[in-house]
Amino acid sequence: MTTLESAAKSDESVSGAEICLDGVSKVYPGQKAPAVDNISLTVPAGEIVMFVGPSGCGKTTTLKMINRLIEPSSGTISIGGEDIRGKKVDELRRTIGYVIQGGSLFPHMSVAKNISIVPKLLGWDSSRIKDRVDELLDLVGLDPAKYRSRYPRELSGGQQQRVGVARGLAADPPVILMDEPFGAVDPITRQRLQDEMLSIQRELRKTIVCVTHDIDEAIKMGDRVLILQEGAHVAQYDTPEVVLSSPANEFAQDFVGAGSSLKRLSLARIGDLELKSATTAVLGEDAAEVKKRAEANKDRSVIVLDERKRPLGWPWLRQLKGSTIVDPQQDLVNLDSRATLNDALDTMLVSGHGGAVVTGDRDAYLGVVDFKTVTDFIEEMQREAEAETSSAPSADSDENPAARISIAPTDEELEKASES
Ligand SMILES: Nc1ncnc2c1ncn2[C@@H]1O[C@H](COP(=O)(O)OP(=O)(O)OP(=O)(O)O)[C@@H](O)[C@H]1O
Repeated sequence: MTTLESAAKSDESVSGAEICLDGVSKVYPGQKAPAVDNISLTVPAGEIVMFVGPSGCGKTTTLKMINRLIEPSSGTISIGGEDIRGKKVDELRRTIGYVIQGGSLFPHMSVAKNISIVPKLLGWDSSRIKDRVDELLDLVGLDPAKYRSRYPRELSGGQQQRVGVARGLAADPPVILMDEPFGAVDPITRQRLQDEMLSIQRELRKTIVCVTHDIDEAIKMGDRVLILQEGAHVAQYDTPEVVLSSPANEFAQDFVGAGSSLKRLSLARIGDLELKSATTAVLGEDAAEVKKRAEANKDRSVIVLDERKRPLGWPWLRQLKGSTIVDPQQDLVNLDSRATLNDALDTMLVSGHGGAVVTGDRDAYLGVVDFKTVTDFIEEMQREAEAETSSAPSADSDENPAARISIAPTDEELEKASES
């Protein structure tokens, strides 16, 4: 076992390795000013560190020096205590997953082939590769039977990105580098991908370094946030809580920007709230029994789960037509328990149920969160924030997220609305 591998195994639950940058600089040929000027940084094993900063500040250059896509002009980078110059570049890259915008899949290769590139290079046998592909597709929320033989052009942007993540994880690398991984998809898909990534990370505990231009994404995803200014000078490197509450300097303050009380919502997770239980039913169950159960619970709707407890839909009781429970074929937007309260508000606004279904590991059903629980929690947070900074003006209606949902509709009203 190499040092890198043993470092990765030292803590049972952490499979990542520490990354250290020591006085690292990069001067591109023909340029006077360094793109990266003497950065020193430690990324702890098993954490997600988000690099943010204005365009051209050196985020991508710093990231690409970690897998030697770009060679530093000076300084040392080590992973798991080993200087990365001690390894052949190809070998190094096989121990580092790399995920970029859009997934960057090879268009002429099937999904399975795209995912198996590194395992093949590592000489895995074909049955091990096949099992790994299926395991990873499952992990990123794609049904292996349906997707393994498809080509990238037959996938949506979000699905391509998921395959890109699966490919980055294929050989179980301790370190994963991500460059604007969710930049090319719509906001709802982006939120889902972020939640999925957080859920995967909860299981795998890799060391993840991720470049983004979006401070909200950085606050949501990062165990730590690195705010860079030109030349990759570190403006602040701290937890999201500290970055929001105590910006280190004017640059960090400007970068975090206005609306930081709204951003604080990104610190609170659905998992911090008390979930409600709802009536659930599994595929194939007797519909009359399910209706009876729902009525006893005073529920007008039921959450249909597949055999692995993953929610498929949330039909009203009157929509249960046959004698058994079938897949309601709804495009149900779930909330991962790591989703932020900000995400929750957005999801609830489109849900039509006055709440949202919350899922945990591997998308398994956990419970339901409703408007009132979220708005009460937000109001409590606002009160606490105002008490902390009693001199600061109270949040105006533009900034008060609770104001986005003024009165929570009743289930009856929602059911009526779903008919029209
Ligand atoms: N191959 C290159 N040759 C010369 N200069 C480069 C090269 N790549 C990047 N640069 C310059 O180095 C600086 C840092 O670029 P880098 O791509 O690392 O920034 P970034 O923070 O990732 O930017 P963005 O957010 O726009 O992607 C910029 O001034 C850029 O123009």
